[in-house]
Amino acid sequence: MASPIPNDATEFPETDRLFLEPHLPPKDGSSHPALPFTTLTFATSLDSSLTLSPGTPTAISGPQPEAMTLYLRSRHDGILIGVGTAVADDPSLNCHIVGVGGSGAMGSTASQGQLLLIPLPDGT
Ligand SMILES: NC(=O)C1=CN([C@@H]2O[C@H](COP(=O)(O)OP(=O)(O)OC[C@H]3O[C@@H](n4cnc5c(N)ncnc54)[C@H](OP(=O)(O)O)[C@@H]3O)[C@@H](O)[C@H]2O)C=CC1
Ligand SMILES: Nc1nc(O)c(N)c(N[C@@H]2O[C@H](COP(=O)(O)O)[C@@H](O)[C@H]2O)n1
Repeated sequence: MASPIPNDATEFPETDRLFLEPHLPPKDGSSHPALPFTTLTFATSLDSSLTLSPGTPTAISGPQPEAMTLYLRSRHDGILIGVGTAVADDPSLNCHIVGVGGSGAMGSTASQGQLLLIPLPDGT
């Protein structure tokens, strides 16, 4: 019998979600700050590199921070990446956390409708 959990589904445990909660926008949308709630997320090596060389997708972090990155996506309305990242990584920018939503995951489809903003070379 087929598993009810899709192959690409990732776990992000409740304990880790509680740790993050004070740093996230409220789930019920009760806060309406004048400026967008913005979270910066990246992985860096001990010598402060983001990648082995420009344009080379490099896995720096492990499974837990990668799951956190996916979960963060579900708690924001948009994802902003640079044009260099779009070209180098062709990232899926989805959220396949079990019970949260997104690509084949179970539960709500929280990541659907997310906005991808890519600054173009002409500054638009
Ligand atoms: N470890 C991690 O967490 C992550 C690693 N990466 C890696 O990073 C690499 C891509 O990074 P990078 O090449 O920097 O590209 P980015 O994706 O960060 O794009 C750079 C963007 O910043 C703009 N920019 C650069 N300097 C300025 C400035 N002074 N003022 C305003 N805009 C500016 C560029 O515009 P313009 O073209 O006009 O100069 C461009 O749109 C890839 O190899 C990717 O794998 C990416 C994301 C996360
Ligand atoms: N959490 C994390 N750890 C790393 O080691 C990384 N290199 C990144 N990079 C970011 O993840 C994007 C890939 O996203 P998809 O899983 O394809 O949706 C990549 O473009 C970087 O923004 N992140």
